[in-house]
Order: sequence, then C-alpha cells, then structure tokens
Amino acid sequence: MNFLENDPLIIGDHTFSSRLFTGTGKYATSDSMMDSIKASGSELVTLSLRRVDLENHSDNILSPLQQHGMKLLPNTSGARSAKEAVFAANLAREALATNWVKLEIHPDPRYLMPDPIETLEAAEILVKQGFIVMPYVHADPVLCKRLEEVGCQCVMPLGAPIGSNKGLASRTFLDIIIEQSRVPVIVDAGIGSPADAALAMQLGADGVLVNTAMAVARKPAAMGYAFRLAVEAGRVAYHSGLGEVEGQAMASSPMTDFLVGLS
Ligand SMILES: CC(=O)[C@@H](O)[C@H](O)COP(=O)(O)O
Repeated sequence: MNFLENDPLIIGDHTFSSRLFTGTGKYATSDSMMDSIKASGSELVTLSLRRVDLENHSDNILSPLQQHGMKLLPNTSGARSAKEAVFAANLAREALATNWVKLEIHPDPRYLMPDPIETLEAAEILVKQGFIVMPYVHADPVLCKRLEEVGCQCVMPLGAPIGSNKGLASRTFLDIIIEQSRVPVIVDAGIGSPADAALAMQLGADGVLVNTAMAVARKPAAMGYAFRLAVEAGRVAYHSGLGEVEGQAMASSPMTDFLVGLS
C-alpha cells in the first residue's frame, strides 16, 4: 500500500513527489554530492551562483545536476542587502534560465541569521519581477505571513543556524507558522539528522531542505537515503494522526480486571 500516493507538493508551477530539497555545499567531491542527492530522491537542489563555473563545464557541479534532471534553485547566499539579492537573482535567471530563487540575505558571517527587513523588501521586488520566491527566514510567524502576503510561493523558516546540525531549535515557532501558513512551509537550515527531518514532517511541514548533515556524513549517499526514508516516514505519520502526549502512564492492555478475577 502506498500511503504517499496523491500527496504531491506543489510550489509555484511545479509539482514535486519528493518533499526533501537538498543543497550542493560542503561535499568532498561533486561525485559524492551527486551520489548523495540521487540516493535522497530529491528533485530540487539549491546552489549558489558562486559555486557554478559557467565557463568551465567540465568540473563544475552544473552539468551532473542537469544531466540527472534536477530542478535548480539558485540562491542569493552572500547577498548582504535587498539590492544585492535582487541583482544576484536576476543574474541567476539569465545564467540558469529559471525564475525560481531561494532568497537568502544573511550579512552576519558568524551566525548567518537572515535579515528580515532586507528579505521582505527583496521578496516584494522579486515577486513583481516574476520570480518564484522561496525566502529563507528566521522562524518568525509574523514575517512569514508578510512574505506570503507579498506573493512568496512558500516560506522557509530555519530549524537552527545553517550548518549547526542543532535540529528544530525553533520548534515552538514552527508550529505556529505551520498552523497559520497558506503557502507551503519548508523547514530549512540546521536539520542535523533524519530524526529532525521526520519530526519536522510530523509537525506538518510541507518539506525540508537539508545540506550540511548529508554532505558531512561519513557516508553521504547512505545519509541521503536515510533522509529520504525519514521525510517519507514523517509525512505518513503526519497523515496517520499521532496519539496525544499523556502526562501519566496509560497501560496499553490493562491487566487489573483479569488478575483480580484470578485472585
Ligand atoms: C544550501 C543552503 O541553502 C543552506 O544554506 C541551507 O539553509 C541548508 O542549511 P544546512 O546546511 O544547515 O542544512
């Protein structure tokens, strides 16, 4: 029985069967990156234009990704302002012939926290320029609603700082965002294990984006597969209706009456 049939994730003009999005950073080689992404079943991969060598197609990451039919999601990582992000997005649209963009503006190099003011400003401009905007933001319910109102096709609240592998540190706020959002919620950043990804899906997230935890694993391909299973498991669990968390023990098969009858 396939519990996930007829459960597509639709963002903008695209329908995804995988709810696991991936990245291209931190892999030891482009081969290990491809092996991991293939094993994960991911259909959307984000990449920074800085990582793409448009001249030398031989050893960059673009060719293998395109040969594998991956949908590319350029990101504006490195942009410190709305102006820089808008410029980077338009450069990417020209270079990669896609109007999809992962909007990332994180000027602080230490924690890579997304700038909410610049992100909202850039999102409004990019939507008007015809982009499918996927904004990376802190887990701020008010900001997520503002981004939805200006026309973002999804929101991407962080679980924890990028690359921290700290998991769903923002869980309380993710719950609120998931409850209130009318666009898909993709938990992005800080997901450190398949268990974190499964939990995000159990909470009702529509998808997750994972890069570091796959890339730095001792076996990136196996870890990619583990994340695939975790995202599917979390989604099925979400649809299955999880039991309530009880404050006291609840015997699954009470023996009291039976034992009393024997005494
Ligand atoms: C690749 C990318 O866009 C990352 O900035 C993304 O936020 C994933 O973060 P992790 O590396 O913590 O999975």
